[in-house]
Amino acid sequence: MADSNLWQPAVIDAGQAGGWALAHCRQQFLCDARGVLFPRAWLKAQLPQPQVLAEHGVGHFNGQPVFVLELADHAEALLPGGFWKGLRQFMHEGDLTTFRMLGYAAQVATWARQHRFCGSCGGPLQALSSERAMACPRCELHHYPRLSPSIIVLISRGDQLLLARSPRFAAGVYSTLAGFVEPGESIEECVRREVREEVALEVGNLRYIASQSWPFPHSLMLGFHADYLAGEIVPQPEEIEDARWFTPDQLPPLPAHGSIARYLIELYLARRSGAAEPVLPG
Ligand SMILES: NC(=O)c1ccc[n+]([C@@H]2O[C@H](COP(=O)([O-])OP(=O)(O)OC[C@H]3O[C@@H](n4cnc5c(N)ncnc54)[C@H](O)[C@@H]3O)[C@@H](O)[C@H]2O)c1
Ligand SMILES: [Mg+2]
Ligand SMILES: [Zn+2]
Repeated sequence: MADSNLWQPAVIDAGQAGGWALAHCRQQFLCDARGVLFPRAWLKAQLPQPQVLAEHGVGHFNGQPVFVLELADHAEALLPGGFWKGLRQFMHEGDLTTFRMLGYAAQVATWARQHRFCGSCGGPLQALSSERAMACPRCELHHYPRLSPSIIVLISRGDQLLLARSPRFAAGVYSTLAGFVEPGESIEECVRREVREEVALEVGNLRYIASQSWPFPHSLMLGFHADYLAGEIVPQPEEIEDARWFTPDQLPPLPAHGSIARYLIELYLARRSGAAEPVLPG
């Protein structure tokens, strides 16, 4: 369980002195033997100025302010004994408080990297201290952190579960279907469209189950269960390598613990067998 008192997100003015710093670049964090949090003034003194593309206060860890520095590249020589570690690895290691802090910092830092200039007028942006936004002094547009709502759905037919493989998955792993919500559609419409596109099936009786922040790089997963209605599986070329009906006693390797994909599958199995329900971390 994450200790929610240990990490609290907050908007903190980067003009404020002191605190801890995280150094992020493309979903990786700089570490040394002491860990991932560095004394901020010390870390900034180690880094050549052009390395730091942006700096944002992201919250409090154990009561102390934490800032994230978005670095230009992955140079290891930046720090004596320094090395880079991926956000996914922090997730797999299972320290939930650290993962929540780093997931949030990674989303802010990625957004900061991609919002240094106004997408409307091209002028340089400035961070607001009152809320998490980059403001354009020239055209007055405010740019907020980017979130991409995505559906994820477990489909069942009697005793069977539909699971599919994307070519991006680890060898052998099958998972629930997922996809990004498009402009103009409800999340229920998105579920039906994604299922049609990825496996050419019709589903109904949609039940919303749970949601999960998925900071790879900025998804918000909205989890559903749906019943099979009609059709034969036709995997979408390029996106879906294979899709099949599985019975609970013959399941393939499943997605990582902690993912909502894994949770949807385990919740369904637990409810069918009357076993204790799993807990979705977060
Ligand atoms: N937490 C979990 O358990 C879990 C499991 C599966 C997928 N996911 C996440 O769900 C998200 C969507 O899943 P998917 O990859 O199958 O999506 P998808 O089926 O919509 O297909 C991916 C394609 O969508 C396009 N795309 C990329 N970013 C987009 C965006 N922000 N908005 C619209 N289209 C975009 C690209 O062409 C990409 O190849 C991804 O972020 C994925 O990592 C999370
Ligand atoms: Mg998909
Ligand atoms: Zn502008």
